[in-house]
Amino acid sequence: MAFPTPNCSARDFLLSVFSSRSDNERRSDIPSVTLTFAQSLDGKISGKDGKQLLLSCPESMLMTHWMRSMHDAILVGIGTALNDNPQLNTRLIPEGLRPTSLPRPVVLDAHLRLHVDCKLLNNFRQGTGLQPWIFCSSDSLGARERRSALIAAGAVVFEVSCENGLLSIPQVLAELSKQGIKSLMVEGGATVINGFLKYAHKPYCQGDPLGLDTIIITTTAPILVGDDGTGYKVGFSEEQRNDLPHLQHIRTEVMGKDSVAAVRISHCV
Ligand SMILES: NC(=O)C1=CN([C@@H]2O[C@H](COP(=O)(O)OP(=O)(O)OC[C@H]3O[C@@H](n4cnc5c(N)ncnc54)[C@H](OP(=O)(O)O)[C@@H]3O)[C@@H](O)[C@H]2O)C=CC1
Ligand SMILES: Nc1nc(O)c(N)c(N[C@@H]2O[C@H](COP(=O)(O)O)[C@@H](O)[C@H]2O)n1
Repeated sequence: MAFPTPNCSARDFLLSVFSSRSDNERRSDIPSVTLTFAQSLDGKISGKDGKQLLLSCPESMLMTHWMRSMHDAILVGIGTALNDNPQLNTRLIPEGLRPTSLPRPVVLDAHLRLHVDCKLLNNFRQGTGLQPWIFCSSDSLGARERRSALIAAGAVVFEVSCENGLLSIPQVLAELSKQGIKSLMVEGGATVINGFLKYAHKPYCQGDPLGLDTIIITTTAPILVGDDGTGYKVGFSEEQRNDLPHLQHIRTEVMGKDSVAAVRISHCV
């Protein structure tokens, strides 16, 4: 009996998870959202002072790259962009199996702090990555020079309003949809995860773009980071805590030493 290779099982896992999205859950005016991150057994996503950690094992990391290949765009916050200097590409998928289309990198960066020599912009200039899209605040008037420098370095800059000091997630999603993005993978970091989880909460759900079609895929590594690591926290108010979103289990798989779980936020359906 032939057993699937790890590549196939990671890909098959994702295909089965995403095929569980029914057509009537898809909206044409905003992308489908997949929220994903890796955490330690004690719920940390990075080390002391945000130090980037390799939590995922090779098998689950490959799964993450397959997941990237199945989305039109990959979004991170500026905290992650500055701290990790990520590439957000699909380089771990063996050539020959790797889809030719690349995901679009998207950064939430209200004050245009992204470095012009970051890997995302370098990859674009070298022809190995798509042009990064940066969302900034429509109030970031003081950032005119940084905007020009980023555009000269290859970025496309979009403006949206801020809500409570952070960029408006509905406006970001609406603009992405306008630009042809149908599926969005949100990779973190802590503040962005908090923002998207909070936004998916029921009180915001009336006409809420996220609540209808959000899948969360978490990798849990059998590693302890310790109390000085960085965790994510949702930050629900006391009232919201009495009425948390319901998570509907889709599928859990062991990949290498890690456990990968997929759930859907189902309170709206
Ligand atoms: N284990 C894992 O899977 C992952 C771990 N990480 C880790 O996470 C850490 C970074 O997390 P963190 O510092 O919280 O930074 P984030 O990457 O979450 O970026 C947060 C910043 O993004 C900007 N932003 C703009 N709009 C929004 C919005 N609506 N919601 C949230 N953020 C918004 C804000 O900065 P501004 O006001 O300037 O716009 C905000 O401070 C790093 O240590 C990294 O290694 C990151 C990704 C995955
Ligand atoms: N899946 C996963 N496992 C980990 O252990 C991680 N640290 C991360 N981090 C995310 O991946 C980004 C780095 O991407 P590149 O390798 O540079 O393409 C990092 O910024 C986090 O978003 N993910």
